[in-house]
Amino acid sequence: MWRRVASLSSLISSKRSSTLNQAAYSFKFFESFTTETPTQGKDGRFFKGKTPFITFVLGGPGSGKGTQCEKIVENFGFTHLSAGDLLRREIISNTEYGAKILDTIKEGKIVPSEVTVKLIRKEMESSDNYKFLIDGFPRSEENRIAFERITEADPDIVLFFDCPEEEMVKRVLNRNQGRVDDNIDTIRKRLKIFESLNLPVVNYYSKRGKLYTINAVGTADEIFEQVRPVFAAHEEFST
Ligand SMILES: Nc1ncnc2c1ncn2[C@@H]1O[C@H](COP(=O)(O)OP(=O)(O)OP(=O)(O)O)[C@@H](O)[C@H]1O
Ligand SMILES: Nc1ccn([C@H]2C[C@H](O)[C@@H](COP(=O)(O)O)O2)c(=O)n1
Ligand SMILES: [Mg+2]
Repeated sequence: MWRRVASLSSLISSKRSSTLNQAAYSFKFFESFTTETPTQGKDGRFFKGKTPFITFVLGGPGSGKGTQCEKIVENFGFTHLSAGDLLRREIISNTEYGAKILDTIKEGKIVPSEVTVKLIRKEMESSDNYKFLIDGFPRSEENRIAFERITEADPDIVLFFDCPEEEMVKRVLNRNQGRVDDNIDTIRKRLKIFESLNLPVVNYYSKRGKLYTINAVGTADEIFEQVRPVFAAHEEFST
């Protein structure tokens, strides 16, 4: 597994232009977005006196993040925050940034971090829970750094669903939920962005000893049996 991540991440330099394009794109689109100052201290004062327990859930498009998050919620009482779902909700609600978010998602690109972090933080602050699964985030080093800066929080656990590309493509094309990005052209773009921007984040947390790599091939139940021990090790999460 480690060899696979290393070899995929070696692709990153050859994908440098895609990274630079994404950065320029983000800057142009959301130039006017105001910078947030940190409001949530490490003492977790927005979480009814409890320090938040944060799990980032990473993996390529269709690797099964959402499916496994549902099982973690049922078994361990977490609150599931899918960055993609929060962004799609902005599109449906036709908010200030809805149209730009829609264009970005159609293109398989990443929405500027300030927007996504603000949505995640709002959900965390209004929740009664202190255990969060943040699914599909951080998608890039820029996402990660913005989250640290704006929330002053760090993940306790990072799950990475490792899935072969052909399996991810098959699953996404069979998903049938009417998502604008579930078509072969956008999937190809999302896979490129995943390799160039998301794998560096995976490597970052691996080096810090926070990464749990899950083999995402098999039935959803089989995969969950790899996930379960990660949370079962924390007695307080038994519901
Ligand atoms: N282990 C599995 N085997 C076969 N199909 C699966 C498995 N896990 C999930 N699926 C199906 O694959 C599709 C994608 O799964 P899911 O939505 O959980 O992926 P995701 O990682 O959240 O994708 P995205 O990043 O695009 O949101 C869904 O239709 C889901 O029902
Ligand atoms: N951190 C994120 C998460 C998601 N997006 C956008 C771009 C993705 O292709 C799309 C769908 O996300 P998913 O439901 O597949 O997790 O949402 C983003 O820009 N930044
Ligand atoms: Mg999902």
